[in-house]
Amino acid sequence: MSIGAENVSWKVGNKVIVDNVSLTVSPGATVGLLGPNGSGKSSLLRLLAGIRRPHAGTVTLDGKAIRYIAKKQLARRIAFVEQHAATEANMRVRDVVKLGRIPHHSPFSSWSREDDKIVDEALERVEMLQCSDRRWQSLSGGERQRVHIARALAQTPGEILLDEPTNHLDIHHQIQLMKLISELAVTSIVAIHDLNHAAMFCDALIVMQNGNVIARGTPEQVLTESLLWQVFQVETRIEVSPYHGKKHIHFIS
Ligand SMILES: Nc1ncnc2c1ncn2[C@@H]1O[C@H](COP(=O)(O)OP(=O)(O)OP(=O)(O)O)[C@@H](O)[C@H]1O
Repeated sequence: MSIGAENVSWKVGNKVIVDNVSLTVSPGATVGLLGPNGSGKSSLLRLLAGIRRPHAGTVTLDGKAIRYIAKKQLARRIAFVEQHAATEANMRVRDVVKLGRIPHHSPFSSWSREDDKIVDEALERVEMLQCSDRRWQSLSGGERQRVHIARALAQTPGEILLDEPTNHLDIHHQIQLMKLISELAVTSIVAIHDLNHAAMFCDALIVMQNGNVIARGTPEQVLTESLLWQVFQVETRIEVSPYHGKKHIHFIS
């Protein structure tokens, strides 16, 4: 078992933002969360991360309601890379990534070689190891994004939630990151707008509209011309790519 939601709803005032959403995710799977702007993807991710409490329903981890799981224990399991994650101080890159190890330490435990190894590996995986000593303020938007992802990896989570992680990244790093996420032996839920990347790298897709889940399944099942018209009002032609064997979407108008 992994992360799940049972009839989860969240509202602001009278406005229902996440409407009775249930989902189960297979351990180790990469799940793409699709939907138009404002459809509730970020809100759902925050509920799954335990940052927000649902007004109704339950978020579960291995079948246990997360409201009964201690914050620190939750932080050892779930890493969340938010869309506009801010790191205030002008810290060195390596020190930002080291923050990911905090949930694994007590006030009395000391930093170990194993911690150093995990931090190095996390930086290496996002191609930022050579920038370890740079200061946060000197980084570009895309470099900052990659450091945030390294910090999440250093958390050695069982579940990683990413809100539009490829924003700001050039095409090399978009592909490299999606490949990395799909290859991680970690359950991943990724809010993503690039439908072709979703088709290439996700095992399953969940489509949201107005706070509801309106479609779910494999990319082959979910990505159809009629669904994309219904959800995004774009005309598409979809074919199986002769290069990677996954669906490829051509946008017509
Ligand atoms: N704290 C809040 N207060 C008021 N409204 C909110 C709040 N959080 C989210 N909303 C509203 O809920 C709706 C869903 O927002 P959310 O950020 O979850 O959508 P999204 O699918 O992630 O959108 P995007 O693709 O633009 O990132 C939006 O209409 C948003 O304005």
